[in-house]
Amino acid sequence: MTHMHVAGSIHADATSAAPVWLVKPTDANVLADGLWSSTTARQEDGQVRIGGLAAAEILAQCGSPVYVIDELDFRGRALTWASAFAGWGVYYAAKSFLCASVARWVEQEGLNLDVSSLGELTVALRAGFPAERIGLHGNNKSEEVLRLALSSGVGRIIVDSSDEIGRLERLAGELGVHAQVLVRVTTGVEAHTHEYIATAHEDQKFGFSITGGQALVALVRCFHSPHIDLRGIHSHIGSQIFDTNGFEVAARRTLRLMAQVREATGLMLAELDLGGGFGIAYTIDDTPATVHDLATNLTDIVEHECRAFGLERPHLSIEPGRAISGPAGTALYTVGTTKSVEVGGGQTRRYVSVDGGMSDNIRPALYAAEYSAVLANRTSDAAPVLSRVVGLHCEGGDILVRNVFLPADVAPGDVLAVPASGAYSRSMASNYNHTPRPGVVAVRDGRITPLVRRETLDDLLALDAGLQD
Ligand SMILES: Cc1ncc(COP(=O)(O)O)c(C=O)c1O
Ligand SMILES: N[C@@H](CCCC[NH3+])C(=O)O
Repeated sequence: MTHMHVAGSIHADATSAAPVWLVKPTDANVLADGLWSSTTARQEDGQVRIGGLAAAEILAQCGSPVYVIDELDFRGRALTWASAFAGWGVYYAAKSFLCASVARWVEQEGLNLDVSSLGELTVALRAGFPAERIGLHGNNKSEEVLRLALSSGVGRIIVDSSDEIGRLERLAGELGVHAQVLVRVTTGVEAHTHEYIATAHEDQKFGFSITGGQALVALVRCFHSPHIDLRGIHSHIGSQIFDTNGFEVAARRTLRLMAQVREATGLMLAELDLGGGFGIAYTIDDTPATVHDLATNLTDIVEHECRAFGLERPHLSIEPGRAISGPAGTALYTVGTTKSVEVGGGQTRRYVSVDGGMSDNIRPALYAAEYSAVLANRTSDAAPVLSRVVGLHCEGGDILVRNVFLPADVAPGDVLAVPASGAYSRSMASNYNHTPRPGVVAVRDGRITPLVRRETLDDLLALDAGLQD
């Protein structure tokens, strides 16, 4: 196993005191550098504006809570990734957040799309995303999604098991098409992130093991299949990763495997996909590399390993999701109640309850992920106090922001803004406690465009068979 350092945003312990990295700000009204989407700023009237609109105004128009995507920021980030990785295939990971408009932005900015379910593939195709620029993932793809992918001409299917290879051969044979395939491999890189978002150690569900020999067997099988065009190898080591050591090890092991495939079959595989997982800043403790540094590092790493194995450089691709959608999104909530709780050692913690919670952002509960927040509808001269932003659900772990200094006078009716909320929050939302999921809107140049409609209680009641007469 190779160990690597991963981002500070995932913290397992939930001690009562503030973590060391969280310094009490002299002015809690300031928006910290690096956390907010590019058009977000606090204006002279004290309001936080995104895309030219005050947070309170967005809530007044769209209802609370709401997820706000800064369109120019999203598009700008997509373009930055495409240009920094020019010559690579850049696949936006739809699982981080997808709707038809986002699929169109991604298409317009020149990126490809990574989907991992029938639902994501359907949204992409209905939005008019070119099928040949889509990659399909999944460790348990149904016949239905494979059929749809094959019949619509999806550019590549990343196979994950021998059952799937058999299924794909049969379906491609029936449909009279050739499946374009990458084989997902497990490189044995142990990412030190939360267990649930590390995906390249051996003991998890994704991919074929290189160490165990299954990866080479799967590649040779695909090479010999009359219905499969074997294009290359795919590796994804995990998520919210801040340094390139893990990618270096993954590149070395996948390129060594390419050399073995060439030895076994005579074929030099055309493509290597290094997956996604590039970390972003959720709090001031997080310091991600720039996209340009990442591109330079990854290119150098692959070129170095290719020279070592005497291989031509394959076509390279990556699948950033969070790094594009995450910083572009801000969650806006309205405060409902506050209370101060003694936490020992003479310290108190202010609990600030808002009108959302673990149903719209499960990440703090699932991964102990850290976020930050500010008071967004006004400035305050009140002293900053250690606060915890919690939701409205019936769970003690229903925490949105574990530790943050907010002004002591935050009160019911105030608006809180949580930055870096565009990825894996609304896309992983649930209806726990029969809570309708928030809407998602895009803001740009003072205009609001709905992206995903807010759910209503009627939407939920419509599913209850016992309430339909
Ligand atoms: C195969 C694959 N590609 C890309 C991603 C995108 O990851 P991230 O949003 O962390 O960049 C994921 C999710 O972790 C993934 O499983
Ligand atoms: N959902 C995870 C990332 C892993 C998802 C993709 N394999 C997160 O919120 O960080």
